[in-house]
Amino acid sequence: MLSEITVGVIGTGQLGRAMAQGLLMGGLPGSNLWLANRSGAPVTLEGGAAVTQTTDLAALGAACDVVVLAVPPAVVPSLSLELRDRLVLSVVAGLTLDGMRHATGAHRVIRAMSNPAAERRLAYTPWVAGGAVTAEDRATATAIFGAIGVTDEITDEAHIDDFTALTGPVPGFVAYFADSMIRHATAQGIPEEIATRAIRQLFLASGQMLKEGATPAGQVQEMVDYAGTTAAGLTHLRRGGFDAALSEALLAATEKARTI
Ligand SMILES: NC(=O)C1=CN([C@@H]2O[C@H](COP(=O)(O)OP(=O)(O)OC[C@H]3O[C@@H](n4cnc5c(N)ncnc54)[C@H](O)[C@@H]3O)[C@@H](O)[C@H]2O)C=CC1
Ligand SMILES: O=C(O)[C@@H]1CCC=N1
Repeated sequence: MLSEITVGVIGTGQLGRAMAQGLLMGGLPGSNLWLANRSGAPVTLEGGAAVTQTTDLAALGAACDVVVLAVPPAVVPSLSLELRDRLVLSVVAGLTLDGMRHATGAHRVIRAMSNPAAERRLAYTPWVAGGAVTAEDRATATAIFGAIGVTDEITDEAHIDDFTALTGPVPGFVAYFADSMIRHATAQGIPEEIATRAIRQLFLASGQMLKEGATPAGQVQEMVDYAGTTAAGLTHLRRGGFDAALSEALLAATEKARTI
């Protein structure tokens, strides 16, 4: 599937570059990939020798079946794109399906939210399709987003803003939790280098152990039911307003996505 399409990524920064690298690792031939940025600065990608790099957005749009918007939200109005006959995918925070149609002239638009883990093919990319999107377009989007990680089509466009908060940043809020544990450890007198190594390993192991098996809720309950030392802490956490504080933080990020 990927070998049958040509993809153009506009924006080769943190996310665009990561998606491009993940696509190449996931089977998109370099000769089928165009990249555009504002400066013309060359992008170095593993397996990217045959990639076409340009600052000419019109040339990219003419050459590519699928165009991916990966520029900052504020840049979109200045892009002056004419992509009427193209499938356009966007990972731009806050750019709605209507905004995509207005900015690109495209009818076939898919709004998504990915993250830079795409470079390691570990992204989570939910997406919602505009009305003119065909079954073939859905298969194309699934192939593209599936090449860079895990993907789901969703039906409520508003949830893309929620995912912009939840899974857009990586490590994002999880880095905050890890740092909070490191700061706790150092406050007990544990040397920062040791604390950092310990918590890095904890999150590496936790990520692997949360990949499958019991859900996070199930794994928490298992520890509470075990009624050991961890249960004492988790019970305290449950009572202490952590969930509400995190939800408020995520809602703040979601609201920012809706107003950016
Ligand atoms: N960085 C992240 O972790 C995530 C970013 N996003 C979204 O992805 C989009 C891109 O974000 P980043 O990659 O972080 O931005 P960035 O600032 O790292 O890169 C922006 C890229 O856009 C290019 N660009 C700017 N104006 C342009 C123009 N007129 N024509 C062509 N290229 C132009 C720049 O040259 C640069 O390559 C944003 O909308 C952001 O909300 C979404 C999820 C995660
Ligand atoms: O923080 C941001 O604006 C971007 C969008 C989601 C994650 N990073």
